[in-house]
Amino acid sequence: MIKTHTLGYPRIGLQRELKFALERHWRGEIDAGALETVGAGLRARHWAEQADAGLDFVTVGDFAFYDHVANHIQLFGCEPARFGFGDGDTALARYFTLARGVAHEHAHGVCCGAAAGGAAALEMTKWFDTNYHYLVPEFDASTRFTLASSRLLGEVAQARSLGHRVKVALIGPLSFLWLGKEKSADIDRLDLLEDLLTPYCALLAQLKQAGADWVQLDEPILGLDLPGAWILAFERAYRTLGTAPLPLLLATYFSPLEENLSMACKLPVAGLHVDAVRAGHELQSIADWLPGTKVLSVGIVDGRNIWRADLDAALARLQPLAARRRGELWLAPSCSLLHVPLRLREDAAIDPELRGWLAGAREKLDELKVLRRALADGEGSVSLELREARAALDARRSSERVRRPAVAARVAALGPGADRRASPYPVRAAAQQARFKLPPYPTTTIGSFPQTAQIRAARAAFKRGELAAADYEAAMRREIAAAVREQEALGLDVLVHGEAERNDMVEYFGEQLDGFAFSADGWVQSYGSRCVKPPVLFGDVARPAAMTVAWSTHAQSLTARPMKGMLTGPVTILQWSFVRDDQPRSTTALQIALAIRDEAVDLEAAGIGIIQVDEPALREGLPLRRAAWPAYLDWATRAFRVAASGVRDDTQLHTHMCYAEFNDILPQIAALDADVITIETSRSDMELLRGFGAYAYPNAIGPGVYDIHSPRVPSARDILRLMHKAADVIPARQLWVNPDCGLKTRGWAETRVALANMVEAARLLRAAA
Ligand SMILES: CN1c2c(nc(N)[nH]c2=O)NC[C@@H]1CNc1ccc(C(=O)N[C@@H](CCC(=O)N[C@@H](CCC(=O)N[C@@H](CCC(=O)O)C(=O)O)C(=O)O)C(=O)O)cc1
Ligand SMILES: N[C@@H](CCS)C(=O)O
Ligand SMILES: [Zn+2]
Repeated sequence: MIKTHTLGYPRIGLQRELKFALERHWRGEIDAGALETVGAGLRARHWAEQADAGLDFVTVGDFAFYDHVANHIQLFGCEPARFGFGDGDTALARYFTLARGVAHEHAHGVCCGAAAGGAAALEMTKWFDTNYHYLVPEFDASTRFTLASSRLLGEVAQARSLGHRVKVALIGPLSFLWLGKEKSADIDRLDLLEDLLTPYCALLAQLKQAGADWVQLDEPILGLDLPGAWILAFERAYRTLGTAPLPLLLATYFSPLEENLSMACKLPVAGLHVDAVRAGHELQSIADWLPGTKVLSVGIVDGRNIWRADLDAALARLQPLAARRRGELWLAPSCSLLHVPLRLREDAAIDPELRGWLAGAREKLDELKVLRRALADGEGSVSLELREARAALDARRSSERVRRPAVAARVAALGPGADRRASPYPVRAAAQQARFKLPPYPTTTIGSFPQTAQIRAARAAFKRGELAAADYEAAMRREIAAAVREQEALGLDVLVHGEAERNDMVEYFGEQLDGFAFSADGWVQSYGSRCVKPPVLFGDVARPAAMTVAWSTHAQSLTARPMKGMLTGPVTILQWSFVRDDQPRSTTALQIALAIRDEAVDLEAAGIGIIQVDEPALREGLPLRRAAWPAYLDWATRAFRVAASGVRDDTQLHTHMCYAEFNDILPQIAALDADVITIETSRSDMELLRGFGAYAYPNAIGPGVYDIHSPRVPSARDILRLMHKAADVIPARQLWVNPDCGLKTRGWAETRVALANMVEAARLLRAAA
């Protein structure tokens, strides 16, 4: 028997309905009831789409008002005590407090716990190697788990009342613990497992009663290099969970199972889902190891990319499995469809030829439908659909839009010196100091200033054709001029133009480079209400014209201080786009690198002496298995250096990284050989910097002293304290003073005060030097 299902579905809505409802709720414009109505409407619509596509179950439990990991924190009653919630706080209000923190004022400005009337939000970090950010559960010695939320049961009831058969998706207990963080040194979160299993078992019983047919337990950590104790714990946990009164599907994705393969096959669950896109080479062994009575769910359609599936190739892999398995064979996307846009085939911004090559979430469900019919009733039953898919694939393969021989030739001709600056760092640093004469502890920002409603509205009007190009450009030039005036008034040393003209640091470049297409509605949730629209990188990359030079030179013309040019690096553009699957990522990265290199050289020729090449996604791109790290780091760091090495010695090249722990790749970061690196460090209270100190990081470094994710304004004293901690591990002459990241999500009022405090802190540091 062949069945189809999905591990999860996008929740933000085609028009980002969830985003707009959330932001209205947070502004106090709609109440909780109205927000719940929007949520229920989206769920109903998304289940209806799954039912229309003929899936055997709809998936319940993938919806979240902010983040699905945060849902589990409430579900299992482990909201950290530091939030000090009282009986009067509703579950939804508590949920948003966990996600967004409580802003609070202190005379001394130092962040503290709930007792003082506020608390910092839960930390946010990347969901495996995706650009989705989850809220990190916190565990300490007082952590206890109870079944504490009825939201999930309510959603099951909603789906049942709409007539759907239900499969509930939950994060499995081991992945939930793994993804969390120990807040005190005296605990090991694995010791919490037994306690956590009690509410899981209670929940499974209640889900059965509520009418769920299946429960999918996501254990993506089975694709990581796990410590032995965690591997052993799987057997313990699933022996308990396996007694549940309804069937369990253990879901793995993103990475091969390798040493965990036979264990995963033997666990006492009713079925196993595997990622046949990233771990297709394991399918055969899994089919061998998985008892014939169990369900094998094959993640055959790519849940991480947007290319129309090669249905012939999929059938060639599925047919032998279908022929030999006695148990049910389920077909699914490789992972949750959270990571792809809802629909692409009708997107008005993408030209019709290209659209036919793509598949968003809804279109992927249709691919499953065709595959199922082909397996169950023979290929003849879907010959038209198979022919169409084949034609689209052929068109893509043979399209002249995909290949540009000159680009490939330029990549092939890159010599060994292409990724090296002319002189070593000390020589460059001296030339740059002679040119810029910056004071000790130079101050700068990371690039973006607040993307105000006014800026967004002007761009929206321009895109709708209601604002002429010249008027839009004039408006952005005024925004840049205002940002320059603000920075001069604050007394910053190295200025930025503020990125007003950019919708997004990746999409903006994609829009201007050949080889990329961009959608109108291809939104993907990044965190909470924030979305990104990853461009589609379909062909060889070329830069038809300069992309940033006019904006940067305009900004430089308004000030005598150095204006930092602002570029996004090749690895980040690659990582945050949907990239082609017909050539190695390393080749695509080099093509982008050459385009960025040309832009940097043009900026330099136009008189911009300081250039930043942002690489926040360098760490995120690391493969999930350590064995694959060296190869990735090799090509990724080379791509960065190719982008960054075309400039003269006296041009100061900055890079910036955030959203990650860098200590495990410090040698490779040092090998980037940027003159200055700015990194996010304030939330970790400079702990992240320790590694840089221990490694004797040789070049200049700007540890972030302002947490830009929080509305909290750091005082000069806070910043001084952080800089003193920094100076404990990094020689003062190497240090810069800057925020953690760009300020696009902040407002001007808070930005102004925070930066004034930052400049004051730098003045005090210089005075004491
Ligand atoms: C640094 N980060 C980024 C990541 N990935 C990226 N691709 N880009 C990043 O910058 N990953 C890690 C982090 C994640 N952080 C963020 C932070 C903020 C956002 C964000 O604000 N996203 C915006 C959408 C950005 C965008 O494309 N804006 C467009 C469209 C604006 C818009 O919504 N217009 C409205 C009309 C507005 C009006 O009339 O006032 C409309 O079209 O309806 C633009 O500026 O033109 C968001 O709103 O979610 C994302 C990731
Ligand atoms: N230059 C970008 C970097 C974000 S990671 C910004 O400032 O928003
Ligand atoms: Zn950043």
